[in-house]
Amino acid sequence: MSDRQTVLDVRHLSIEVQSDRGQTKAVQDVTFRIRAGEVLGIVGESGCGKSMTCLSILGLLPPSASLTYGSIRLGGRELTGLAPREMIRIRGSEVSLVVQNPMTAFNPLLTIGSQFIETLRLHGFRSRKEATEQAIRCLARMNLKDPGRILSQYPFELSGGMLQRVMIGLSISTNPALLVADEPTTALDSMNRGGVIDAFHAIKANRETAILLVSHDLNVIEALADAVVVMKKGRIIESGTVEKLRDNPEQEYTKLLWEARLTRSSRYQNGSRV
Ligand SMILES: Nc1ncnc2c1ncn2[C@@H]1O[C@H](COP(=O)(O)OP(=O)(O)OP(=O)(O)O)[C@@H](O)[C@H]1O
Repeated sequence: MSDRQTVLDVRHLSIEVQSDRGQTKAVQDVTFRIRAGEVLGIVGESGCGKSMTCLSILGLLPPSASLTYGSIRLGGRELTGLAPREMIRIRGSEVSLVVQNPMTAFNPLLTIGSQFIETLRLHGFRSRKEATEQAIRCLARMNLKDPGRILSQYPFELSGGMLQRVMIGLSISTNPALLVADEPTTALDSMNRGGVIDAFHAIKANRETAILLVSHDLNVIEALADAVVVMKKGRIIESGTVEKLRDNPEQEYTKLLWEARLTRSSRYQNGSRV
C-alpha cells in the first residue's frame, strides 16, 4: 500500500474551543496521513476530539472552535486558510462527509433522485440524463436493489439502513478523493450495520478513495480499517495497524478499548456478521 499516493496529510493539528469553562484545547498536535484506497480509523472516548478533527478537514468547525496550529493537505493542497467559498467548492467534489443520521443529510421534501441530480449538476454533470445514470451507478455499487425506483422515492420511504447506504452512494457520486465518515453505523441495528460495512468495502475495492472513519464501534473499525489512531484528551496516544493495536497494544487505554469491544454481542468481518 505504501506506493499509493497520499490523499490526506494532517500535521500537528491543534484546535481550541471556547466554552463556559474558558478556552480549552480540543485537539493537540495530531498528525496522520491516509493514502488512496486506505481506511484510517479514529477511535477514543467521547470528547477526545474525533469530530473536531473531522470537521476541521471539511472546513466546518463551529464558531466556538478555531484551528490554532497545523497543516491539512488534501491531494497536496493546503486547506487551512482557504476562503470559505473555496472550501464550499472542495466539499462535495474533493471531500465528502457521511454523518451518523442520514435523515439530517436529506431534504425530506425532495425525492432522492432530485437531491442526487442537484448535487451532481453542482459538481459538473451537465445533463439530467448523465446525472441520473451516475446516480444509478452509485446506488448499484452500494448493493441497493432497483436504484431507479429509489431515485423516485422520498427519504421517509426508506429504512434508516437503506438511507445510510443511499447517502454513502451520494457521497461518492462526485468521485471525491476523501470520504470522512463520522460514526456512520452508530444509529443502525446490526443487520443494517453489515450493509453499510459492505458499502464501504465496495468503495475500498476501487483503491482510489481514502476514507477517514470515526467509530466508537471497534467491530466496525476491525472490519474496515487498515490503520487506526487512538485519541485521548485531544491527543493521539497510539497508532498502527488494526492487528498491532488489537493484538499488541502499547497503551493500557488501547487495550481497554479492545477489551470493551469483545463484550459486544456481534462481530463483523468483511461485512458479514459472524
Ligand atoms: N460546538 C462546540 N463548542 C465548544 N466546544 C465543543 C463543541 N463541540 C465539541 N466541543 C468540545 O470539544 C472537545 C472535543 O469534542 P469532539 O466533539 O471532537 O469529541 P468526540 O471525540 O467527537 O466525541 P463524541 O464521540 O462524543 O462525538 C470536547 O471537549 C467537547 O466538549
